[in-house]
Amino acid sequence: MTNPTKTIIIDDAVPYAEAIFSHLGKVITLPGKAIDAETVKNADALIVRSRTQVNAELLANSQVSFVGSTVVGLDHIDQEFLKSNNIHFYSAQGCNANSVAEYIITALYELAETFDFKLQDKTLGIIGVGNVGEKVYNKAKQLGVTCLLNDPLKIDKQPDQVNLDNYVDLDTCLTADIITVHTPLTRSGKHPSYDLISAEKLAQIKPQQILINAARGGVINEQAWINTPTLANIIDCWENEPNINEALYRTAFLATPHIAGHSLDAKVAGSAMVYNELCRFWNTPIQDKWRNQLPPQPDLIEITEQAPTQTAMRQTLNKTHDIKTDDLAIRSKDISKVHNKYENYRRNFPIYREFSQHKIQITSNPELNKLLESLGFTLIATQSY
Ligand SMILES: NC(=O)c1ccc[n+]([C@@H]2O[C@H](COP(=O)([O-])OP(=O)(O)OC[C@H]3O[C@@H](n4cnc5c(N)ncnc54)[C@H](O)[C@@H]3O)[C@@H](O)[C@H]2O)c1
Ligand SMILES: O=C(O)[C@H](O)[C@H](O)COP(=O)(O)O
Repeated sequence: MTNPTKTIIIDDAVPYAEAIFSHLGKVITLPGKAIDAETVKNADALIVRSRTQVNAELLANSQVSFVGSTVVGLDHIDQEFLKSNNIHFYSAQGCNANSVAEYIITALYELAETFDFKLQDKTLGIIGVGNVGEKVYNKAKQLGVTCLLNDPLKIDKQPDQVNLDNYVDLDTCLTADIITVHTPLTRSGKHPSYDLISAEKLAQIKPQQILINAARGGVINEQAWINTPTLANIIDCWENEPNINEALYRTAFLATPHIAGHSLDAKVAGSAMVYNELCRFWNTPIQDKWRNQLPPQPDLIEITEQAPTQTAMRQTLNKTHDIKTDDLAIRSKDISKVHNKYENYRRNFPIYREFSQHKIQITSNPELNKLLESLGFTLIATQSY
């Protein structure tokens, strides 16, 4: 039953918001960008994704005492303001790491098949080895890709948990065949990530290298990136979203609208983590009846084609979610149309499930079976094998 004394304002891109939160109070859902000082004035809790700037301007005149973010980026949250105003803050760290890692792995197969190379012959440089970077590393390692890792902050913070043999300095990491950034966007501290891959660093990049940014716009210097010849660029996170840079967009091998972390499983995990924290904060028992509303597991994937392993891997991953459709969904010759489609597509993003939610019929190719299992798919025997 709804608790009429509490009001919770929730970004309408939070799936199952009403089903999950309504027993805690009156739920009002609004587009993230439409949540403003007026709408939160009388609210008790505010639950955002990445599109609401959470700061003094938004909350100075409100009674909000709990802010939850169902995503992991923190660059839109003024945490100092929240702390100094005794507003409890929680963010769902790690909720979408697997989703982003699967996007990167899918992209690697797309690259390998398009540019005709074997993934096992390439090095992958991973800059930022937190929840996402660590998952990218573990999956890439399973697939036989050699990885170079860079994360000076992690080494400073947890020296005993880092196997230094795997870690290199930034310049060495930038020599990898494929470079992917997974840092937060930070502008202060000992290792700020803003402009980390600066014009100077981009000058070291050779035309046969590949650059990926699914972290935040601004980690790679876009003005210099435009003039940096590469084999391919994959960009999911941009400066000035949704008004993304036209030249960079036109030349990208894959240009997606900040959706790498948008699997249903990641979104639900983010919502559930924030919900659990709000229950704890309000000292209310957790309910999980809302989980009955989640869609069933996807249908069994059957692989009938007899393709070489790498080709079969690409085909199979694309059967779970083809990231080229996320590129095509916003493509247009008219950049203003791209800008218009950008937010609309991500706010109404098609539902897809992570690899671990899929069952695949065991194939006659043991190498393929092993690789699929290492990515979390469940392989099941059927009568034909
Ligand atoms: N495209 C998407 O949909 C999507 C989804 C999830 C996260 N993200 C972005 O990716 C970032 C990383 O996510 P996460 O969950 O792994 O966060 P995390 O905090 O778990 O990991 C970030 C890692 O980056 C490291 N780091 C910070 N500054 C660095 C620097 N200057 N050089 C090298 N390493 C540095 C940190 O030490 C940490 O280990 C998020 O902050 C968010 O901005 C994007
Ligand atoms: O910060 C994050 O967790 C991700 O960038 C996430 O995908 C952002 O999701 P959004 O709020 O933009 O839907």
